[in-house]
Order: sequence, then C-alpha cells, then structure tokens
Amino acid sequence: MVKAVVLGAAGGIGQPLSLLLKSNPAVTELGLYDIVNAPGVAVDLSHIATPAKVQGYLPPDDGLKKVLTGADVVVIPAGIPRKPGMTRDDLFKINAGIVRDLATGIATTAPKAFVLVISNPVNSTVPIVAEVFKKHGVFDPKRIFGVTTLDVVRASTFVSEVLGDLSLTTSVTVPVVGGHSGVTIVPLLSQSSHPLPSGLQQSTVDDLINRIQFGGDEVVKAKDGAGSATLSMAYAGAEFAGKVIRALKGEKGIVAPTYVNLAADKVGGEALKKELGKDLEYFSAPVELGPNGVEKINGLGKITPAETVLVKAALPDLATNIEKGVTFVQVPKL
Ligand SMILES: NC(=O)C1=CN([C@@H]2O[C@H](COP(=O)(O)OP(=O)(O)OC[C@H]3O[C@@H](n4cnc5c(N)ncnc54)[C@H](O)[C@@H]3O)[C@@H](O)[C@H]2O)C=CC1
Ligand SMILES: O=C([O-])CC(=O)C(=O)O
Repeated sequence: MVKAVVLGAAGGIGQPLSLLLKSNPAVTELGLYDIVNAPGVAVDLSHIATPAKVQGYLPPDDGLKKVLTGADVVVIPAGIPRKPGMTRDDLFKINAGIVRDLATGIATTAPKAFVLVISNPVNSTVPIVAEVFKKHGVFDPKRIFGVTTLDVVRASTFVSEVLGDLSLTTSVTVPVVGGHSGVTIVPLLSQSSHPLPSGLQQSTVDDLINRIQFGGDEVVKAKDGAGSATLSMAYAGAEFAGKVIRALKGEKGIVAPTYVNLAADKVGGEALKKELGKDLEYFSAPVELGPNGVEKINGLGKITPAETVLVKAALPDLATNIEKGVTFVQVPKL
C-alpha cells in the first residue's frame, strides 16, 4: 500500500504529474491538494481504471492535514513558475513562503513521508523543507529530495540528438550533478552510457553542456509568458517518484541523481565534500535509494579536467542559494 500526495496538484505540473501517478499501479492512494480546483482534478482522475483511490482537498476544513494523513510520498510542485527574463532565484520571494508552510504541514502530519521538492528555486527550497523539519524535531536527511530529474531527462534527449539517433533516448543515461539552476547544473558527459564521438568539435560539446544547463530557459522563452516546463517536468517527477516508490517497496540497486543534504549518508557525504573541496550542506549527486530513503551518496567518479572546472563554477552559487533557504527559516523577517 502506497499513498502518494501532490501539493499543488491543480497546476501546470500538478495535473499531468497526478495523471502519471494515477497510472502507476504501485500507488494505491493518491491525495491531491491545491488552493484551487484540486477536488475537480481528483474526480476527473478517479474515473481512470487503475487501482489508486483519488481524493482532492482545498485549504478549508483542514484540507492539508487530511491529504497528508498516512502519506508515504509527498511531491511538491506548488508555487509560481518563471516568466521570460526571470531567474529561478527570482521565484524565492513567493515560493519560499509557500514551501515553508507546506513543509510545516508535512512535519506535523506526515513527518516520516518522503518529500520530493519540485518548487523552484530547488537549491533553496530543499534547505527550507529541511530547516522546517529541524524546527519540529523530525528532520531525517534521508527522506528529503530535490527533484533534478528533468536535467537528467534533458541530458538523455540532447545527447541522443547529438548522436543523431533519438531512438537512443530511453537508454542514454548521463549523470547530472550539482544543483538545479544555470551553472549549478553540471552534466558529466564523460560518464554518458553512450560516449560522444571523439572527433566532435569542442564548440558542439560546449553548446550541448550549455543547452542542458539552460534547457529550462528554452521552454520559458517558447511559452512566452505562459510559464515554464510542465509536461516534461511531470514526466521527470513521475519517473523519480516511481523510483522512490520502488525502493520503498524493497527493490535494491536503484540509483538516481537527486539534490540531498549530504548528512543523509555520512561516509559518502563527507567523501563527496572532500572531492568538491568545499563543506557544502547540499548537492545533487547519484544517490542509491532504499526503503528508508537515501541509502548511499555516490561520489563524482572519474571526471575530466573540464568537468572539474564546471563543478568548481557551481559551488559559489550553490553555497549562496543554500544559505538563503536556511536563513529564511532560521531568521524569519519580522
Ligand atoms: N524542479 C524542476 O525541475 C522544475 C520545477 N518547476 C517549478 O515548479 C513550480 C510549479 O510550476 P507550474 O506547475 O508550472 O506552476 P503553476 O502555476 O501552473 O502551478 C502551481 C500550482 O501551485 C498552486 N499553489 C500555489 N500556492 C499553493 C499553496 N500554498 N498550496 C498548494 N498549492 C499552491 C497553484 O494554485 C497552482 O495550481 C514552479 O516553482 C516551477 O518553477 C518547474 C519545472 C521544473
Ligand atoms: O526553468 C524553469 O524555471 C523551470 C525549471 O526548473 C526547468 O525547466 O528546469
């Protein structure tokens, strides 16, 4: 029995993500929550002939508490998306408070649930969730994840395009590490399951890296004011949630890049900090998942000098983003 909950379920990501979770036969209960329209989305999905029992809630009458009761996995795509010209950090002003309040609900009602944070800026919203959990004395770093899967999905697609064979997309895997914004997104192309041809021009490789790092901007620009990635994000969110659920049910050996608190695996986390040469509290790395969440944080592995430069370039922004999230909860503005 697995109860999955989506907070922000009526939104651009929330609706298709809820559809994909309803399509996952391992989900037996699906709770949907939003400040608008969640009951409507729930009734619509409830007609689909898959096992999950779907229920939708709004804030009145303790809706948040009701949806979170008994939750095993909580996915959070609540919050505003970017418009052209905005950075993900520009979303902090509004989304930080939304995520803090939802995290408070989870900490008090479902403190053991796995929390999968999609709301941007992920580099800061994950620390916000963690700090809220610490305040409530229920913090377990193994159970809080920043969803960076879309970067991994984009890397598979764009590498396949460069290889000239889109049929490879489902089998190409490229680890993407760091964080989830601009230069903090670091694809490790040297570890691609399908290596790039050795004669490839450097400018082609540089363009590929840039496209993976700024893939979000491509969608924001194309949607021209109507938001950011929703459908590809729903796909990526469902993929990551599916892996977390499989691990929760006991399947072994599932590894996925995700943005976690490095205290989740003391040995692996400390080794990674050594590799980075910096005492960062959060980083996206390939993580082995288990029934208790993070089982093992893997290091960067063998990377090229050029990739070392990219990793180093990610560190200052990451440190600033993390500090911003932590401070928001620890030192609230009056
Ligand atoms: N991690 C990632 O890779 C990605 C993250 N995102 C982020 O996901 C977030 C959501 O994006 P969209 O779905 O496109 O936005 P959207 O505006 O379409 O949907 C957001 C939903 O959140 C709801 N909401 C707002 N405040 C809430 C609250 N306090 N409680 C519950 N629900 C609340 C809204 O009513 C709305 O239905 C944005 O912050 C966006 O930047 C988007 C794409 C990729
Ligand atoms: O670009 C955005 O604002 C949404 C996002 O995180 C992505 O598509 O990777």
